[in-house]
Amino acid sequence: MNKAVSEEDIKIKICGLKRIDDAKILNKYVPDYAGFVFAESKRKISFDKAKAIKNVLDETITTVGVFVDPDIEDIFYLIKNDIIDIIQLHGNEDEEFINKLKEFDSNINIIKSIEMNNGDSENKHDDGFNIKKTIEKWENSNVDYLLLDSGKGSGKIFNWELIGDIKKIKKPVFLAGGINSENIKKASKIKPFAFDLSSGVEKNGFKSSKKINEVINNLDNINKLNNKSKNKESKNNKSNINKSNINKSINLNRLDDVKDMNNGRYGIYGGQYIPETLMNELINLEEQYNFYKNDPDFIEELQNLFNEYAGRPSLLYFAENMTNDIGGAKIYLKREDLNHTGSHKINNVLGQVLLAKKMGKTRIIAETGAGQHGVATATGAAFLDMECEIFMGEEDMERQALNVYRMELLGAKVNPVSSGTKTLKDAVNETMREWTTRVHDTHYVLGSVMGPHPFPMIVRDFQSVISREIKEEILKIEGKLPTAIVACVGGGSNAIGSFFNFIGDKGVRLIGCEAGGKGVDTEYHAASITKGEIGIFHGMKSYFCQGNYGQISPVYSISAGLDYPGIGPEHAYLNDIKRAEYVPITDDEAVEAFEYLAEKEGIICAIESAHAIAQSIKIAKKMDSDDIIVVCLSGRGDKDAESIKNYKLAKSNKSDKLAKSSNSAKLNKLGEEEI
Ligand SMILES: O=C(O)c1ccccc1NCC(=O)[C@H](O)[C@H](O)COP(=O)(O)O
Repeated sequence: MNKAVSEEDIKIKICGLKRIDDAKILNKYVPDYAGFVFAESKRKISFDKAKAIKNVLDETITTVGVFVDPDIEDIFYLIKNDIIDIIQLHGNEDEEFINKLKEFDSNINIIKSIEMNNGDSENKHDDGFNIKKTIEKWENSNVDYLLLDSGKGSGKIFNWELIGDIKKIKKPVFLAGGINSENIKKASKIKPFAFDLSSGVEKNGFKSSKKINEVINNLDNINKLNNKSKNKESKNNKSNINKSNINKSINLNRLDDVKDMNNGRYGIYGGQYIPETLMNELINLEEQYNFYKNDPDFIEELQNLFNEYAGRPSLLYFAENMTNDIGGAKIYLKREDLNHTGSHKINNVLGQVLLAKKMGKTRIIAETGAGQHGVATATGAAFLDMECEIFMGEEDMERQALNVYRMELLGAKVNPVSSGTKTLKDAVNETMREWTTRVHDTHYVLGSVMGPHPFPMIVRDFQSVISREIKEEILKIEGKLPTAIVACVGGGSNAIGSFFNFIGDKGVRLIGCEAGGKGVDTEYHAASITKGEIGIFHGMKSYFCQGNYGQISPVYSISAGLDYPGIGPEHAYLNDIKRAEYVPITDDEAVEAFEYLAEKEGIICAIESAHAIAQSIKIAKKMDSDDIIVVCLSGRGDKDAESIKNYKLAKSNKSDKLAKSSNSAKLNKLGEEEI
């Protein structure tokens, strides 16, 4: 979400951070303030711990030190060492104390807490008169904000009527005491400057990602409603970027720009068109996923796997030679090819295998076409110690014998699929069938943003690390968002991963490159959006290449990775609402781009990714030098080198018989499945 933050928005403070994990949670949701409790309390933390948390915390979040009658030297220490930005006082600190703080640093802001019902003798307010006097005293003092609270992180609400008309209070007011996602809407009617929450966003004594997410979502909606006219989406991303907006858009659950992306439906697409026997397992999967995606331990474990095992973050590489050669926009490459196992596939695999393990499953199954998703799945299963079986069309097994060996080497059993055309779509059917027979101990690691809900959502979320990193990296390097993101599309997992965190940034063009094969006016392509029609297949409603009677057509692409007859439902929806553009790229254009990238940048990319390179070359020329294109280089191309050599040879000998029959075309397919 790329929300324009208004001065009039009600701010939010999350108090009582105790763990590094809490900082990581806050970084996802980016509240305005974060509080460290230094007073005696179950939430008390040491100065060192606060420093460590602050080091991890997003720097746009203002840190607040919370004290009860502290030693003033402690506060000086915390300010000098940049551990806290603001002071919050809950004890009997007097005006002399406040003045000393201001003398030390006149810019430091101070929040003074007023206990509205349960305070010590001086602050005991059983009647409105005493409250009024206390508020009067502090609004005429040197403090900057008042905090109206029921106690000290007590989790109890006080009688809000005691506040009276908040507009008459001369200082901005933080409202605290038992605020949570359920009562925040009602509390917002009081119109405080900020909400201050601790107990209401805790579970078992720790800050809960789920509760923080809910409360911040609710507050965003409240702010939007209160402040509609000032909260409009930025039309021009270059003029309206600030760091806090950007971080908020990272959050997977807050894409309220794309409202229809809910409950397994993306507009009319998606759904769960599956046999009843699988329904319970899909419901179970969705419930478990919704729990674990908010679980700090799961998030931390997955992040560690990404960083320590898969080699993330992947490089955002400035293709300077290409840029200079083409002229026009600057071209950056998101180097997913450098990940362990050589493609973006590992992002989804690690997420799903870890999830399966948490769900108590002991066995993993997956489909594969050319073998790349199979190899990635076998890798994840080996590393996380799970039994693994891969389903692969007989024809693909023959063409990709080396990948079959790789999977076996990694401990997986590879099952040949002899039905249908003995290729990828048949492998999906067979894996689905197998799953129905053994859901109790088995998880199906689907390889793309396709299939029945919740797979398109789960795979997208795990792949969205790509756009999260692109956003962070490009802002660091260029200080602005890109003009366009370009990615190849089969089923669409690398593309949705690259697009996801930019969907709310309307100024960023999102371009998916479909397999145009021998041309979309021939029979030999796999351009499901350009040429397909709405249908239902593999458990989802989307665009599919179909015959006159709705039968799924055989499709063709030089790249086996893009050779899938459909597209993920979220892409179908993004196409319909015109948020993303989908263009066909022919085999010849892709091969040319494959060679061009190798020559100019010394990078041999997957033939799938070369489709995106081809499109970036086309559009870069027409752009200005201050435009930026980021291309997702979804995989490495060693696997394709020999086949492309043969393809070229066949062409130059004018002996290319590929176009003559879909069968012979299939025999010449290359690469890695992207579906
Ligand atoms: O949270 C504590 O344990 C605490 C101890 C001593 C002084 C202040 C303390 N907390 C302050 C806060 O967490 C907030 O300002 C506010 O009280 C939160 O209230 P609630 O949401 O009811 O926990």
